[in-house]
Amino acid sequence: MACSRLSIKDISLEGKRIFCRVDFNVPISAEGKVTDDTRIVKALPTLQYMIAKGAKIVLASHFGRPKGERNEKYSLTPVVKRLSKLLHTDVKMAPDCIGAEVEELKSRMQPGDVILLENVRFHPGEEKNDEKLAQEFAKNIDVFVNDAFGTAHRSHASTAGVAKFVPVAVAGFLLMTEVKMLGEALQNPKRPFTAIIGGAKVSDKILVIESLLDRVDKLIIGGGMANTFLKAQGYEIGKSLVEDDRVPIAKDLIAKAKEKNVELLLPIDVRVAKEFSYTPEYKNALVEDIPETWTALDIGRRTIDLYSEAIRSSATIVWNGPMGVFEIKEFSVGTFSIAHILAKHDAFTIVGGGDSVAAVEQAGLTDKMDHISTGGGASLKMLEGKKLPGVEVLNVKHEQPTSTDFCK
Ligand SMILES: Nc1ncnc2c1ncn2[C@@H]1O[C@H](COP(=O)(O)OP(=O)(O)O)[C@@H](O)[C@H]1O
Ligand SMILES: O=C(OP(=O)(O)O)[C@H](O)COP(=O)(O)O
Ligand SMILES: [Mg+2]
Repeated sequence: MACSRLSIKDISLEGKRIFCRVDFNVPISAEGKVTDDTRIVKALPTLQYMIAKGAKIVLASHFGRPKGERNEKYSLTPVVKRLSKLLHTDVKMAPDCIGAEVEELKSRMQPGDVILLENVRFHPGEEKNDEKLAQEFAKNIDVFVNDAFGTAHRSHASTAGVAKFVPVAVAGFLLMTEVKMLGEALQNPKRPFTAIIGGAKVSDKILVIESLLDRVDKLIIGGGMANTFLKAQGYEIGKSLVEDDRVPIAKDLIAKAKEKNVELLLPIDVRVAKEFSYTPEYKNALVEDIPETWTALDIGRRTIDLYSEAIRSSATIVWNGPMGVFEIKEFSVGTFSIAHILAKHDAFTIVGGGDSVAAVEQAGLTDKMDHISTGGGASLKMLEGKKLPGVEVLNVKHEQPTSTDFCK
């Protein structure tokens, strides 16, 4: 299946200065170490190809959500170290993503040089898709390469806006592969088709669920996402992560799932902690018994059994979002159990999301999945059947697209 958007294979890159958007929003430990480099490794083919062609590569990424302000906690410095090692090249870290110093660095680049700009979200214009910032990114740039599948569902200055101000905008290999693989897998899934949604990005991802109800047969909810649904069911959830303003939506989704005959599975028990810590005091609780001052940080054993059964009777499964705070051993049981069940069961399985993929990698089960996607929110957008802004802005190839072409 050919993609209808231009890719780096379709244009000449020799000596060109490239603004390449990548998604290096990788898990980083409190000590500043990259704990999962999947997103960096998956970008290497594009980077190696551009280096081999003698391009001058300016890499841009966000990291976390620093809310438009400079904050060293969200610096990409830990990433540049890992990237240099993986690329066997000394990648220079720029002090910012725009400005005189950055322009100076850009102007001195030689063919094959790579620099990594500092976190684009240090500027408020990034998430607002501000044209001035996009123009700054495009300054002295010949080509925009988007290889940030994980952020392709965002219409931001570095993922979409910049395309308008460069001579040509094309896809990198990772973006192309992801769109093609997910497009094919999700077009006509074997049924029963099950989505498992968890994680912490509740306010965003809960909005996707309504359209998922038209696509899936079963919907399994875990992780932080589950608490908003538990509250909607009328349970007290103590100090658990919850989006109060999304509770009415969760209520509505519970009703809609019933109407549409979608089997909606919610936790029946959880693992709760007295407080959020790396040496937690914890216990299991039925959802009706969550203590007032405690926090639900994982699904419980009964819930794992319930979800396992639903997984075993599914033919296609898409999983985004961990079932608990798997970064802490005591709250990793739900996530790792689900990963093991998916690995054993022979349904077509897609796992997407920076953190979900890190969990599967930690469990040593990456090879047992059919597709590992670097995007959580982005793969859910595709599952909804929606277009990705980061793809839409790329130059169109002058050829007939096929009906399964998600790049359209
Ligand atoms: N019950 C919970 N309470 C708070 N955070 C949670 C809970 N369950 C999971 N999480 C957190 O969700 C985060 C991942 O969420 P998200 O970014 O949405 O997933 P992904 O990166 O796979 O798309 C993890 O860091 C995990 O610790
Ligand atoms: O980690 C990401 O998405 P994911 O957690 O859904 O996998 C992407 O880097 C997007 O980050 P954002 O949700 O802060 O825009
Ligand atoms: Mg994440």
